[in-house]
Amino acid sequence: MRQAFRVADVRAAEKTLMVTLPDGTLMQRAAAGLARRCALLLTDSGGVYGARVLLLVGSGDNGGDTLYAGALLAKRGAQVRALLLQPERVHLAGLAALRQAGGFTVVDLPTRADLVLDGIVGIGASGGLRPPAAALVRALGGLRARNGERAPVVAVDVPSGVSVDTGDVPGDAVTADVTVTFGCRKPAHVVGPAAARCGQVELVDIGLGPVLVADPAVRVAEAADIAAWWPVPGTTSDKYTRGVVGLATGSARYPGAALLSTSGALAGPTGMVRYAGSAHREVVRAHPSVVAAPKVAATGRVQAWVCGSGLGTDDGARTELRSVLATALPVLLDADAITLLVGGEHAEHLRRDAPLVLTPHDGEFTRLAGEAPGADRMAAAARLAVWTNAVVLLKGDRTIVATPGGETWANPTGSAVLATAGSGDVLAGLLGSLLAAGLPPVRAAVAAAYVHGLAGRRAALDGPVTAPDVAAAVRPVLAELLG
Ligand SMILES: NC(=O)C1=CN([C@@H]2O[C@H](COP(=O)(O)OP(=O)(O)OC[C@H]3O[C@@H](n4cnc5c(N)ncnc54)[C@H](O)[C@@H]3O)[C@@H](O)[C@H]2O)[C@@H](O)CC1
Repeated sequence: MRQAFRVADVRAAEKTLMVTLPDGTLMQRAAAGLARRCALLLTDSGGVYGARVLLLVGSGDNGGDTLYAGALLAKRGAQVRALLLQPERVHLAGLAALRQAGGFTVVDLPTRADLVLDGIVGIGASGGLRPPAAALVRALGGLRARNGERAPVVAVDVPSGVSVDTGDVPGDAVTADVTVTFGCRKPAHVVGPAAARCGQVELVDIGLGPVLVADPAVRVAEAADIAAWWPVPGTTSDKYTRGVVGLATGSARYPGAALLSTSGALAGPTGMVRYAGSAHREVVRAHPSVVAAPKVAATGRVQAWVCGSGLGTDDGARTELRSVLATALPVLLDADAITLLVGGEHAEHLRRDAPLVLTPHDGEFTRLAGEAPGADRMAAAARLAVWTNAVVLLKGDRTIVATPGGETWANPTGSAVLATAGSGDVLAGLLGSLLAAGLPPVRAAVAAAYVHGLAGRRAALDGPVTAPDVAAAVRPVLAELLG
C-alpha cells in the first residue's frame, strides 16, 4: 500500500526532522535524489555531458532544490541554464552553487532544452499559478530536445499549478514526464486531474518516514494488497461457504444491466449468484449457473445484495430497494437505487448495522449530496460517507473510496475506456461478490475498483471497449494478479 500525506503534516514532520539536522541537509538530500533521476533520464536520451538543461526557478525552497540539482548536473558536464521567476527572491545559496558549478541564468525561454526542471512552485503553492508563471508554463510546449521531440519535463516535488492537497488543477499547470517528490507522496500525486499531470512519480527518501506520524490523507492499493485480500476457495469450501451474492438489478426497460451486473458478479469470488428481478429469464438463458427469481422476496439466502443498476425508479423498484435495505446483510446501492435515496425516503434504513456501499458517478453524487463533488473529490466523498454512514465509491479517472470513519483510498488503475455504458453495472456485480465473500466493505470497494480498472485496460488492448469486454477481461486479470 502506498500513502500520501497532506502538506501540513509533511511540514510538521520536516520541522521535527530539521531540529536534529544541520541546516540545509534536507534540501541537499532532495537535490541529490532529483539530480540522480535527471541524470538517468539524460543518459537514456544521449548522455548528461553536453545536454542542455533548463531550470525554471521560483522564489521558494522548491526553486532551491532545483538550483542545487542543476549544480550537480553542471558538475557532470551538462549545460545548465536557470530562468528565475523572481530574481530578487531567489534562493541565494542555491544560485551561488549553480554558478560555481558553471551554470548561469537566462532571462528568456530558449528554444532548445534536452531536459526541463520545473521548480516554479512546490508544496508552498497557494491558488492557481500567477500570470507570469502561467505564461511560462504555456510556452513550455514549444521547447524541443536534441532528438527533435518535445523537451521532457521533470517536476520538482509536484507539477507547478496543481493543488497539492486536493489534486485539483485550477488553471495552467505543468504536465510532467516524471515527478520527483521528497519524503512522501502528496495527494496531488494520486488523486484528481493533478495525478495525470505527474507522469511517473519517483519518491526520494529524505529521512521523513520515522517522523511522519499523521494519518495519511489518502491510500493507494498495490497489486500485492489486492492479491492478499482476494478471497480464494480452500479445500473445504463449498458454493455456500464461498458466499452467495444477490442481485436486484435490471428491469423490463433495462435487461442489459441485469446481464452485466451478473457477468461482474460471476467473475468475482462467490460460489453462487442469485438474481432477483424482471430479467430473470434472460439472465438464466445467458448464465445457466445463476439461480433466478422475479423478486427479492422470492430469492433464497444470500450474504450480500447489489441493488440498483437498471432497476428503474418506479414503485416496484422502491419495494425491491426496501426489501434489500431491510435485511441485516451488506448492501451495495448503485445507479437507480442511489436516485431512489434522494429526498430521504429511505433515510431510516441508512443507519443500519450491516455495511452499506454506495457507488455513485458524479451525477448520482450530485443528486444525493445536493451539490457536485467539486474540486476536492476526496473531501466530497468523505462528507457523503459520513452523511450516509456508507462506504462511498465515487467513480472517476482516479476513483475515490471513502469510509464513514475517515479513511480514503484512490484507485490507480482507472482508464478512460471505462467511461462506457454498463461498465458501472459490471463493477457493482464484482464488488457485490466480494462483499458476499466476506471482504470488509472498504477492501471490497478498493479491490473491485482496482481489478475493474485493470480489466478495462486489458480489454482496450483488443480495440474499442464495451462493458461485456470489461466483464470478460476480469478473469484473465485475476489469473495474472493471483498468480
Ligand atoms: N521544508 C523542507 O524541509 C524541505 C522542502 N523542500 C522543498 O521545498 C518546497 C517547499 O518550499 P517553500 O515552502 O519555500 O514553498 P515553494 O517553493 O513551494 O513555494 C513558495 C514560493 O512560491 C511562490 N508562490 C506561491 N504560490 C504561487 C503561485 N500560485 N504562483 C506562483 N508562485 C507562487 C511564493 O511567492 C513563494 O515564494 C518543497 O516543495 C520542496 O521542493 C525540499 O528541499 C525538502 C525539504
